[in-house]
Amino acid sequence: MSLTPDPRELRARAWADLRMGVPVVLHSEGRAVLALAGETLKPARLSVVAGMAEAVLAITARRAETLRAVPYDGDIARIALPGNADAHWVRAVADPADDLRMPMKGPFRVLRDGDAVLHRLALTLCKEARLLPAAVVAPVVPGFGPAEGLTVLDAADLRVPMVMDEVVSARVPLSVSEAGRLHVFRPEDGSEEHYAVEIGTPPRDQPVLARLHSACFTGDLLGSLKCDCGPQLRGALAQMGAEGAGVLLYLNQEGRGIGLANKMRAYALQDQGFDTVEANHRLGFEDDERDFRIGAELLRRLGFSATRLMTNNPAKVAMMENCGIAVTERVPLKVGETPQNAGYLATKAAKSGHLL
Ligand SMILES: Nc1nc2c(ncn2[C@@H]2O[C@H](COP(=O)(O)OP(=O)(O)OP(=O)(O)O)[C@@H](O)[C@H]2O)c(=O)[nH]1
Ligand SMILES: [Zn+2]
Repeated sequence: MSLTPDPRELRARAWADLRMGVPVVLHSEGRAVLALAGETLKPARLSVVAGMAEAVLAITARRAETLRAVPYDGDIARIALPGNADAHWVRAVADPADDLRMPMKGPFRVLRDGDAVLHRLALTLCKEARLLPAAVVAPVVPGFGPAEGLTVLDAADLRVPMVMDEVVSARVPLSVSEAGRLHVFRPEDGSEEHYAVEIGTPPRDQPVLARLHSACFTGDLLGSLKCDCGPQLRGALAQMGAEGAGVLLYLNQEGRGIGLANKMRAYALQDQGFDTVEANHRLGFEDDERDFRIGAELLRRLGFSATRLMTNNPAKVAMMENCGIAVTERVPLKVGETPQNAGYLATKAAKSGHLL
């Protein structure tokens, strides 16, 4: 094995670079760009990039819609950096926190010509790094990067499937069942771990009672009244304990995959009057940025091919089926309604297809 990092490892390295405010170099078919995350942009680096020809701020079409900028590239928009653009300007375009106080940041000059493949990749990397999806992107000559110590990624190398390994499992007696076992899975790129809580020893040749739970620091740990996650987590474990068998997958996809910082940005927007879906869109995200293939992969790794899935979300059922895990029954999980989360649950039913 070569000592050089492979594309998957380079990608994980790029997330860390972007989070630190360090640029990464992206390649595709003989072209190369430098990309910096808008959220972590340092003024000194911006002044270098702003002087480069064709430097743009790439944002998603969702964010562009709020800013009334036309996304000529379909799912993204490339906004030319104005001559006087500073880190505040970039931040204000990227972050909707002040949209209501300072509504119009345009007029924006949105690029129509040229190719947006690498700009799109820069935004994907920002999302994967749990940053706001906005990136300053400027063309560089191919070959630029290594001498400057920058991480260089080739778009063609990045279509590699995620591989996860079980690191360890150990017995953890729980209040719902003394026969609890926690399995820890780690992606090979060293990114966030995901957990499986196994209750009892469910037979591998029968559908297992399972819950795909996405991390919710505020609901699971703090007892937030804004969502139903904590009661759902405890309710699912209680039912598995009562049946004597089940698997709860705890996926570290906080905030429907946008990360805790962005979820708190969404909460701040909700306090301005936007609902949970609108808040995600204003930030530049889709309603739901989770990758449920991870859940299917974990179940498979544990030896299951069929499940009775505890959820009110038909998208989770469809995703499991698409990933080759049969869902023989959808087990509703309706617990934890509060006056504070009634609007949130109603929005999920109206806009995200959740069953009431
Ligand atoms: N972006 C965002 N995420 C939220 C908000 N409220 C809760 N969440 C996250 O939403 C996720 C809830 O996930 P789940 O309960 O597993 O999934 P679900 O789609 O509601 O489907 P169910 O299986 O029916 O519960 C967690 O990751 C929470 O952190 C919000 O207002 N904005
Ligand atoms: Zn929650």
